Amino acid sequence: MFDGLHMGHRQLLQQLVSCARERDGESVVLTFWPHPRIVLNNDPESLRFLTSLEEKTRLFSELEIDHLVIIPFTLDLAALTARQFTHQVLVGHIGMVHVVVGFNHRFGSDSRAVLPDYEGMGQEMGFGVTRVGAVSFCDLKASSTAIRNLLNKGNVEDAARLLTYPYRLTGRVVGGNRMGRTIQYPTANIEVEDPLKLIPAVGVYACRVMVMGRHYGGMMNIGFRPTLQSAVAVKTIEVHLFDFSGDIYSEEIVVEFIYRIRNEVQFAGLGALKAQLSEDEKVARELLAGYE
Ligand SMILES: Cc1cc2nc3c(=O)[nH]c(=O)nc-3n(C[C@H](O)[C@H](O)[C@H](O)COP(=O)(O)O)c2cc1C
Ligand SMILES: Nc1ncnc2c1ncn2[C@@H]1O[C@H](COP(=O)(O)OP(=O)(O)O)[C@@H](O)[C@H]1O
Repeated sequence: MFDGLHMGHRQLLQQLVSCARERDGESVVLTFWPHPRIVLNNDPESLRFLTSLEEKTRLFSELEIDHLVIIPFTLDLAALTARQFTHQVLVGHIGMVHVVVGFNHRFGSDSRAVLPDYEGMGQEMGFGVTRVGAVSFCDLKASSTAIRNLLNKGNVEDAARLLTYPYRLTGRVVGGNRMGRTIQYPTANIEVEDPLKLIPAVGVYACRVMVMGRHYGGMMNIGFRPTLQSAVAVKTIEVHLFDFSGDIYSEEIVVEFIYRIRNEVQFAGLGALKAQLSEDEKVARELLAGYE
């Protein structure tokens, strides 16, 4: 489904581009939207994704793919077998002459039972097949599930290695309880646009921030702010930008996770929190200065 467009996907796509060039053809990537697991109601509560449709489209636009085809995933489509889908959609509509598939690729209503026999179908329907193997990096397996697991543990560094870029969140800056400024650490509260977007583990991170067309270093807290002892603990995502002052309420903001700094903790009071934030700032600035 190309969620995240990670290292493994990229290897497959490179293979696709060179296959298309060798044949003087055009490269076509197929993906479905919404994610089949949503349409098939397969564990919707825990479903979170690395990329929104918009992010996925942007990432593809940076590659040398000729066409990105986003097929609306419906129950009717889900009812097709791998063979029917290949015949009707891939060969019939798209005119596929060669397919590049991942090592574990399955699709079709019969996907649980059999791995699609591309080679057999290819001989019969007249297309070639290239299979691409699994990709690993420093003992990490490049898969969307592995990356989701890393982010759920707060390991944004390894997630970025597998993704080939830092994980990011996009949202709007919304108002908070205006406490940050009283301790000289104003923090932009972020409302994430896509409700299905995966939010990394609770904790403090050094990040890069894009807002109003400019880039900043920053430090972010994802958590429940136990020091404030609010009556209702709501998870907030907030970022303090370095070397910035001004009003960014309701602006679009993009945050890239570069390093995890520490866990969220409950401090004795605002004085102790402020002292810790000053420590975090030092650490984050140092880490970001050495980045890239
Ligand atoms: C880098 C960073 C780290 C933070 N760490 C903690 C923490 O460990 N514990 C905590 O209770 N709050 C933490 N906070 C949240 C602050 O409590 C919060 O920013 C402050 O209360 C301001 O809230 P406001 O933006 O709603 O005014 C952190 C905030 C930032 C930006
Ligand atoms: N360096 C900065 N980092 C983040 N926000 C800043 C900064 N300087 C000014 N701001 C502004 O201050 C707001 C955050 O201040 P804060 O007192 O924490 O209020 P709130 O509780 O409404 O988030 C941000 O939404 C932004 O508009």
